Amino acid sequence: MVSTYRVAVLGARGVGKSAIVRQFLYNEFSDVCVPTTARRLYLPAVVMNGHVHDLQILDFPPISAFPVNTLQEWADACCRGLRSVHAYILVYDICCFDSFEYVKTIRQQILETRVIGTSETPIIIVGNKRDLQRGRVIPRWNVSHLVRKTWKCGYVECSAKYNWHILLLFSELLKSVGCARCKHVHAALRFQGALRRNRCAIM
Ligand SMILES: Nc1nc2c(ncn2[C@@H]2O[C@H](COP(=O)(O)OP(=O)(O)OP(=O)(O)O)[C@@H](O)[C@H]2O)c(=O)[nH]1
Repeated sequence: MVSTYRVAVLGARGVGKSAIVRQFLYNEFSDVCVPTTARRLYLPAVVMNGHVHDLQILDFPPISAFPVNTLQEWADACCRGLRSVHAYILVYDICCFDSFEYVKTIRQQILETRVIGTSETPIIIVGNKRDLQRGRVIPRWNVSHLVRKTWKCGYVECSAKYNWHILLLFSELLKSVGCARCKHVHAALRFQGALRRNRCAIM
């Protein structure tokens, strides 16, 4: 059985949202900064532990606020489909304090405005640009503790530039959106292995 998961990638300007998605899908990275101006939809199919999942990855430009209702969601082209996804990936740049504040605000707005009955929609917080670790502005432990213990969200640090923990991020994502078959402890490693041996198709 093929399951379809819709995922929104949100974050402040230039934190590496598109770079993460492109590294995951195409194994490519560019140092050139091309600002995202419109919502982009990617439709990969991934195989994890022998099961096919259709992903709909929505890469959003920075939004000023999470839409408070369906009317607002559909009135603003940039926000379309935002309230009905199965999971949120909120990205910040570990070297930019404001980008973490942005994630805080958006997470709060998601909680306050989300559709009734979707209270379990997982949120994964992602600290990108881990390769620039020396410029980190908030200690990793503080963020991780806040996110995991207080917010009860997943937390992954990655580097889109060096493809570090990108697979882990999407593996965590699939697990958190309820893929019961992917709950093995070493799911991330299996996923990576599947990719290496060309047993994972990304289209
Ligand atoms: N050093 C480093 N640079 C990165 C990393 N990820 C992205 N970048 C750079 O950060 C800049 C912005 O990356 P994008 O992927 O365009 O960021 P974005 O969040 O999609 O940007 P907008 O959609 O325009 O807000 C680019 O110059 C990337 O090369 C990373 O992991 N490490």
